[in-house]
Amino acid sequence: MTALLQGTGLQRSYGPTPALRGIDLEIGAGEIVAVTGPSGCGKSTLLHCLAGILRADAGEVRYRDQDLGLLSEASRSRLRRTEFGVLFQFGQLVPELTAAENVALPLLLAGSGRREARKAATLWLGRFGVGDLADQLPGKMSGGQQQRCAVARALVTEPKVLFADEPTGALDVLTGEQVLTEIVHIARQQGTSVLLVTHDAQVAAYADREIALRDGVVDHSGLGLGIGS
Ligand SMILES: Nc1ncnc2c1ncn2[C@@H]1O[C@H](COP(=O)(O)OP(=O)(O)OP(=O)(O)O)[C@@H](O)[C@H]1O
Repeated sequence: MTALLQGTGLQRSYGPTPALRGIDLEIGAGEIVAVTGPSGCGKSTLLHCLAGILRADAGEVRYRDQDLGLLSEASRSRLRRTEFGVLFQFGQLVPELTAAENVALPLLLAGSGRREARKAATLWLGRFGVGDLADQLPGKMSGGQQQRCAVARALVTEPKVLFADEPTGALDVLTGEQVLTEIVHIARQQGTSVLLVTHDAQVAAYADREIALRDGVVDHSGLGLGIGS
């Protein structure tokens, strides 16, 4: 496997608290990798370092032939806008914007025209079964509907890598399974790699591979079940 994204020797502390103590991890193109482990083991910190949101204190993150640590803040932002999609536990939709405006936002930031962005937003909302909510504000939607909009927003730019941090953690089991199945389906269709952070073994079972952390290091790794593929 040729790695699309590769972290080597990653270390990161918050003041005196070590969160990552030397982690190696790679993700191939189109691969779905779950990062698991108990609360506080460093999962979110690892995701943030790999996505170029946080700088590691030591070690290297490479995306294709680029070393993220050597890029300027502007170049890293551009990379995040064009190549990466990010999805958090609580969708973090902009409350003042409608579903379609939220989903169109990453495209507008990347330079698309309004009409084109709106068209793509409507298409992506439809893919996640919430096309009829295009003009709805997030506050009027259920948690599952909001998260579907957030997934559409994370994928509308057709990123090469989706970073998903507990993407179904705030949803009931059934809705969570539906949303995960939809993410996996679209990721497979588009060849998007997914880094899926979760403490939940049921969620990790959707991945091709699982990497379990403990106290900031890799505890063990193995094949996932690839459910939904
Ligand atoms: N902003 C921060 N300031 C100080 N310490 C932090 C900060 N963020 C994380 N930590 C600490 O770093 C360690 C790793 O945290 P991290 O959030 O990466 O773990 P996690 O496995 O994602 O946890 P959870 O499953 O609870 O979200 C923990 O000890 C945590 O308390």
